[in-house]
Amino acid sequence: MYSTMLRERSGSIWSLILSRNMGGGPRTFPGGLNKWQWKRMHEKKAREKENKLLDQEKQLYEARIRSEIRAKMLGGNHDSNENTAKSNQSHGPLSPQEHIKSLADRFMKAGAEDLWNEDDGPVKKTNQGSRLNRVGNGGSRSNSPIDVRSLVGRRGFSSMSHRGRFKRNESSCDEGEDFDSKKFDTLSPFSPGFAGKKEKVKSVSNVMRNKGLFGRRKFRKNDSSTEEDSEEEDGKMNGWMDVRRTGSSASLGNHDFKLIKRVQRNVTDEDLYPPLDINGVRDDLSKRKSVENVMEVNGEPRDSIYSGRRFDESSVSPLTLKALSASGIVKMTRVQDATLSECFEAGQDALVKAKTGTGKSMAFLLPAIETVLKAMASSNGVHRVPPILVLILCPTRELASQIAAEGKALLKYHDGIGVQTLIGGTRFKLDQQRLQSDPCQILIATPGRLLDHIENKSNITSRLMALKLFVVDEADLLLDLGFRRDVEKIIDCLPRQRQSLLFSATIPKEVRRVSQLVLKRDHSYIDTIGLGCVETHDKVKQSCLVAPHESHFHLVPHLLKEHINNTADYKIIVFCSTGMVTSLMYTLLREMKLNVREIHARKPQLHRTRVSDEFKESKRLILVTSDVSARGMNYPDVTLVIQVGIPSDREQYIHRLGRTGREGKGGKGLLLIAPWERYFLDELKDLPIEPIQVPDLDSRFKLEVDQSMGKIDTSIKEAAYHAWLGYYNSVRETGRDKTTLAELANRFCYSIGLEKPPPLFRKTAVKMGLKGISGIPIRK
Ligand SMILES: Nc1ncnc2c1ncn2[C@@H]1O[C@H](COP(=O)(O)OP(=O)(O)OP(=O)(O)O)[C@@H](O)[C@H]1O
Repeated sequence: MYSTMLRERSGSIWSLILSRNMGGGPRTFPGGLNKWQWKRMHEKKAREKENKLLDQEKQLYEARIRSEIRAKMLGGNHDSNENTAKSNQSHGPLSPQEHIKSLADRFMKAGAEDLWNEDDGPVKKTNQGSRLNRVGNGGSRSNSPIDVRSLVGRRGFSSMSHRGRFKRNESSCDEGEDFDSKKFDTLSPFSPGFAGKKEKVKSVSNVMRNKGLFGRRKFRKNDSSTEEDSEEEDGKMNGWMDVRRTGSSASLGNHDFKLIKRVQRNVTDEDLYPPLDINGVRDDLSKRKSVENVMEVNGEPRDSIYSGRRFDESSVSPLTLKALSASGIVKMTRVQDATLSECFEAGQDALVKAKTGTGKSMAFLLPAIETVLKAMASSNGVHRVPPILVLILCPTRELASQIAAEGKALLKYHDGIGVQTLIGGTRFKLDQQRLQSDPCQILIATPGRLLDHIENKSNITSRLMALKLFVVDEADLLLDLGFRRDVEKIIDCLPRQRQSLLFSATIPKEVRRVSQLVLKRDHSYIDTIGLGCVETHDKVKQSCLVAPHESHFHLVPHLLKEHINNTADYKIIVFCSTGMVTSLMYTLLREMKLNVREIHARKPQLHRTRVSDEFKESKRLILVTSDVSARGMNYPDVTLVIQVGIPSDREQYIHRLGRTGREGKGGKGLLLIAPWERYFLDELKDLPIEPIQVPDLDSRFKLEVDQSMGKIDTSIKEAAYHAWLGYYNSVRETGRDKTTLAELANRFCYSIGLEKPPPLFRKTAVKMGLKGISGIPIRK
């Protein structure tokens, strides 16, 4: 009896610990670890796992290339059954295709999915120069690595994220391939769907093991050596030796392809596998992929943002459907289809990745509304102030307002469901009054302001206790160091029994790891972009212009005028690195009589909202802005995005560029950088960016720019210089050599018409590590 009680008691303690583990921020973890020790332990485990998987990946990759070369050399055709049979004969028990498939099956392990795109492996070695160079040289596709999925079928590959391995080759975007069965690319290593897949993989492995296919050990001389090494067998004589070539360690024991060959000792891999054949194989494969790319899936072209399913085929409530059709929205985009099935119908936590402008906001707003309806239907209490059932966090004020507006439009025909925003730049007291007088079930907030409310003990904390759904939009940014603390504090105030969804167009590996702070362990990972596909839109033409920094203030007006002359309904966004540089660029363009507006963090909120709304509605307008407009902002029909100077990282480049080419439309993007910023192009080498020539500017135009620059107040220029210095000081590559940074800053200073660099406050210089650096004057 006592032992039963004890068991029950310990069981309930464990379930308490586990249930606390599900959400964010439990205070006690198994083993008496605190939250941070627990987190660090998991991060360490993840690193170890990643290294192991990378190793396996490398081996698999090399084995794959070897198989393809063999098949090619023997004239094999992967597709034809006839030839498969033929190659079976010549290769022993497995054809190259089956071989690769088996390798891939074995490689389908939980957590392996985002490791497929690292820059390594034999294909990389044969690539000469970066993607940019290749494009410049005619952009031959023959250098594109091969998409293994097209060889091995689809099991589990679709949701793997990518960071460069399967580089630019949109033709490999076969995300819709398995739409017949599932209609979207989703794979959680822990989800029931994946379990099924894993079962399948497992059962294949078991069959093989039963057949003795995995009896690798007895064929190996040394267990610790990897199978990809050539194993030297006995029989060395007179400079000749028997070389037994086996597959990778991810291969199939003695049924893996093995070739016992008598070769001269100094024969290299290259002699055995001439590079010419690799190119031939690649050519064949890329031709096949470009044919696959135009195929239709569910009546939608493969590169379409739509899934082919309609909203009325889903479980969206009739009143929401009415609002959707009133806005002319009938078909689901892929991310909406995926999210509705996986997150609303199945109630899973999820990390969702989809390209910019493909309707992510609606993808979380629809489940949000359905969650509220469901909770309201099941609740019998009448609340004077209703609990907050859905909390949506996003990084900027404009984005919060935009999401709120979209939510309100979807709730047009629903009674009694309210949406509110809590954003900075408004009066705190007014927020409190608004929350009381106009209660809501859906709250959209920026982290800082929400935290102010939580810490100021307004009744928001108690209202959040009934939360059902927590959404983080632009999750990679909000889980990045700058915001993470605030987000963690907010999570600590949320009930652990809730559903959480994270959304972004870019999800780097680090974010996948820290996503565990918010998501349950058995969350889904939904990636509608797909392995090997670029994160930017095919219809957006990207180019890069490398020109001395001194010429940037001349080039921007020139590029704008050129675009305006060629585009009747132009709508342009110019991104600058900081608010003060934005202000200088805006003032210059205004002086040059261009139709221009500015938004940055230094502007009052009222101005920001007014300009943002105006730009949404307008055509023939230029918006000069800092990164406050980089994420999530939906300005329809932007025709050109210019990024002046390097963005903070690759993700920011993609989000800024994503302001054009929305809803499947076309657009243009141009990155303008100085020669010393070229290193950044390495981060974008898998994107289809074309280098363009520096245009010749006539002297009259230059004079016009100089005269306009001359009219600008010195204080604006000085502020821009300081901000520029601060920004590049914070960029790792430029910030570490302070002397060079000071020189570059001085060049920038002269290019904007300042005679000498304005002095820094001593305190600022010390903080920035610039005190005592020559060329950096300090204020007396
Ligand atoms: N199913 C749909 N059919 C037609 N238009 C849609 C659909 N879903 C969303 N849209 C429209 O697409 C536009 C872009 O949507 P949204 O801003 O949600 O994109 P996003 O994926 O969140 O972009 P970002 O990554 O930049 O945040 C909006 O104007 C939205 O109204």
